[in-house]
Amino acid sequence: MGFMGMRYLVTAIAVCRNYSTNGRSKVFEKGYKSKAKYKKKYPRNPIPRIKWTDEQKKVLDCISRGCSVFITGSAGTGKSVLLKNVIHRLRKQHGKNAVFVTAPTGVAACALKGQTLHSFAGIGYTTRDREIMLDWILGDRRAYRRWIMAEVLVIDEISMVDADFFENLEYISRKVRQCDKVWGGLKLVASGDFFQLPPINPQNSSGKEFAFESDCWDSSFDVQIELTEVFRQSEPRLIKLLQDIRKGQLDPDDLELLEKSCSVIQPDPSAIQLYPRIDDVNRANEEKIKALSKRKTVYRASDTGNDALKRQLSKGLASDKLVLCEGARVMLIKNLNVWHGLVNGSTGTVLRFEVADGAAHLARDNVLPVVKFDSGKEILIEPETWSIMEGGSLLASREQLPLVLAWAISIHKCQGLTLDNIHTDLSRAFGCGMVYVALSRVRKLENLHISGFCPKRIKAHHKVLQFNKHFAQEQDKQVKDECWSQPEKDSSSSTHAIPDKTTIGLEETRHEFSLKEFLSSRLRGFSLKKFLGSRFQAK
Ligand SMILES: Nc1ncnc2c1ncn2[C@@H]1O[C@H](COP(=O)(O)OP(=O)(O)OP(=O)(O)O)[C@@H](O)[C@H]1O
Repeated sequence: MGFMGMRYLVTAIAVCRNYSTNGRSKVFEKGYKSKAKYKKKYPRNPIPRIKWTDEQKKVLDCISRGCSVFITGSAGTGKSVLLKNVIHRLRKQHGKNAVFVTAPTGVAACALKGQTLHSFAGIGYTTRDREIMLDWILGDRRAYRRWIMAEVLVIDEISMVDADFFENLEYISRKVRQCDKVWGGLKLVASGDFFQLPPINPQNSSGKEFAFESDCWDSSFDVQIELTEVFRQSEPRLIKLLQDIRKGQLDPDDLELLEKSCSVIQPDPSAIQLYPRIDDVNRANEEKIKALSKRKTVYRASDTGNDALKRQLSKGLASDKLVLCEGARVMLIKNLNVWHGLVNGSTGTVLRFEVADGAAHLARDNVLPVVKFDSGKEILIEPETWSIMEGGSLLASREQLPLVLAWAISIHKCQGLTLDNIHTDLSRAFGCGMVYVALSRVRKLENLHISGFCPKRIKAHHKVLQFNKHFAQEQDKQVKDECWSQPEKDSSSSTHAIPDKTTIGLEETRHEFSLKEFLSSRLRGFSLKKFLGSRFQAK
């Protein structure tokens, strides 16, 4: 083919791509004649690089040294962003099948493509007796395998894990792995802020509520690090207000700011209503959508996986049934394009529906909504997939539009989100941390509107305050702890079921590994070279 022929071919391929009926291409065509023009205006570099702070670097450093780490910090200090990076690094370091990512709630677990802590552990909610739990796991081949295969257990939103459950899991890990070291030698990476939402139904028989009260808390971590730089907000007076609310204390300046936020009589209709209780959320959304006398389109989620995992998926953010119509206020529940601000929490309005391939299995009408986001961007929303992964394998998935109705959402579901503009009715707020979670979602004070406020609803738990005080005193000491000089815990105390040590020599270096470590790594498909590589990296 000559030069001209080649040019025609290239042009023909480009035309086909730009004008294909594929939904994704249409996204780029809105307002742009071609994908190329769109790309020129919005260069496709979807993930802005984050420059880690020294504190965040410390966490990454400890992870690469093989430490067990607890990451804490107030809302918006970058715990979630950092944790995603930590997971990525851990998977490179230990192999995908040895890193298990969990959270106590479906919403938090789905946000990390992980599973709930109960689902990982292989236990139901019906018993709190650790021996019964242990029997279940020993009788469940898959659950047993998970505990044996795991080298690292990641737990996000640790503030919602209760003390007894945390202790029971540590005990189970030791027993199943037949190793007397804390967590049976399993490394733990936990993240969360105890000033945010507490455990939902803590068992009170022992008098303990929070995970930090469990006997094994301190021994579970080599390092406990607090992130102190807030990124979500930049206004110093808002940061101060939120820090004070976090600790349950208000001064006259804080009250003055709060009063201003309460003074708006007619709040901006684009603001999301945050309610403490789910019945208020459902009522508000139903009333609003009914009031729009437009044709409704129903999208039903399409799931794979067993019933228990499907239940977890339906507790996540993606709805079982999503009813939309023109004019509906919606919120994105997945990052579509970080670079263009189309992220988890972005709000907009459904403009119209377009017939599109790939919608028939979700909606009878075979149409997809075009949403105009508050930032001005207008895009066709296509189905997205939420997965539950176990190591490298897919356990379950849900396909649904990445939208929820956004006239109202619950404070429990918004933990972890950044929201552009909120109006929160705090008249039915209950428990500790709830007001703090609600108010800390916004970036700017001007976008915070409050009603039903009463200072007595601002509560921080006295145990959390005590823990925080102790933590601040200990932190410096812990950072300097032996982890920095001796990254691996002393392996001489190991009491593996197969205690024989195998010494594997490579060139002039000799390292000691337990036979069990080696065999379990082979089980995960590691070659000898990869196994040795990962061990040297950890050392
Ligand atoms: N080092 C950094 N530099 C710039 N921005 C950052 C940095 N770390 C985090 N961020 C940004 O800060 C914002 C808040 O981060 P993130 O949601 O991870 O906070 P969080 O601590 O998990 O909050 P919450 O406790 O409310 O869930 C995000 O927009 C994130 O991109």
